[in-house]
Amino acid sequence: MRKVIGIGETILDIIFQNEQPTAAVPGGSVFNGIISLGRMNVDVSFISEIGNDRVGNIIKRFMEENNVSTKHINIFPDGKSPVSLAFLNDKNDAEYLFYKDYPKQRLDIAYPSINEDDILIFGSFYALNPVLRDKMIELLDYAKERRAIVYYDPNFRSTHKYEAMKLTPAIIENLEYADIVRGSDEDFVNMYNLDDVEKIYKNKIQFYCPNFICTSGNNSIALRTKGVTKDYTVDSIQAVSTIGAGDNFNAGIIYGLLKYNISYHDLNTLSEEMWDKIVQCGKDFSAEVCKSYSNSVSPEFAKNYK
Ligand SMILES: OC[C@H]1O[C@](O)(CO)[C@@H](O)[C@@H]1O
Repeated sequence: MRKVIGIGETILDIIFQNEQPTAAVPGGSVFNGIISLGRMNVDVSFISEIGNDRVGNIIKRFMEENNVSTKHINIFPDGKSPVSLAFLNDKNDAEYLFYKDYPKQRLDIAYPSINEDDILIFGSFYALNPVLRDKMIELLDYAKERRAIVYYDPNFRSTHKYEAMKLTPAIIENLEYADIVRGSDEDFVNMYNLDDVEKIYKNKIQFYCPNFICTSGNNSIALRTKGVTKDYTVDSIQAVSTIGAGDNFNAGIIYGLLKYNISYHDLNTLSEEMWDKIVQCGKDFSAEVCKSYSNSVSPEFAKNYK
């Protein structure tokens, strides 16, 4: 059975509405998608780290309850599990405050095995952080050597905008490793000060990675590949919280690749019709997650999704 391997941070999101906490849910960009895939009964492995504390225990239990193994989670003795305060605005989009206290020694774990056609997903600042860079490269090299499909979501938040230049070499390296890049319009404004999809694809992505998807909230989705140039519309929905929308778009795309048996070798010659079906999965997962405070698709959705 094909496997999906994720690497990224785990964090407890405390969600605020009108300045009052309304929910606390385990989160993290790659984490949110991996939980959804676990609920869909995909064979998933997640590489991450948590503290030996109450928050860490909540996250660990949550993973176990959702078919995500904790075998590759480093439980660090010093420091604390990360927490975020996510303040929802009137559109139910979040503004974050992060609280992090990591130890010096990071990701002290063995990696899972990776086989041909498995899918590795990575992204966010976690994929750029100089402290974790050697570990990240080790995993990416291994995934490439094994011919896994590598999926990269830069998820570049405005808090890192000031260091975009400094991070450029690592971003480029990540793009080179990637077989699919999916980012939001905000990511590319924060990284490159660009908001034109054509320019982003032609000047910043295409040379390194042929398959590109750019989402822009509830506006359109742009797909650019060697053979397909297409823009998709997004149905507007009444969102309870948009937290995890992009993360679950990724999960949907990955689910689509598995559902339609797309192998590493098929990826660069997919037809427009096949991309339509895969993008539809991304849209479905993303819309579902906006319907509640949960950061992942619901178990009911997972049970009924065809
Ligand atoms: O950037 C990290 C934050 O982003 C999210 O993954 C949502 O996309 C949250 O769960 C997490 O707190």
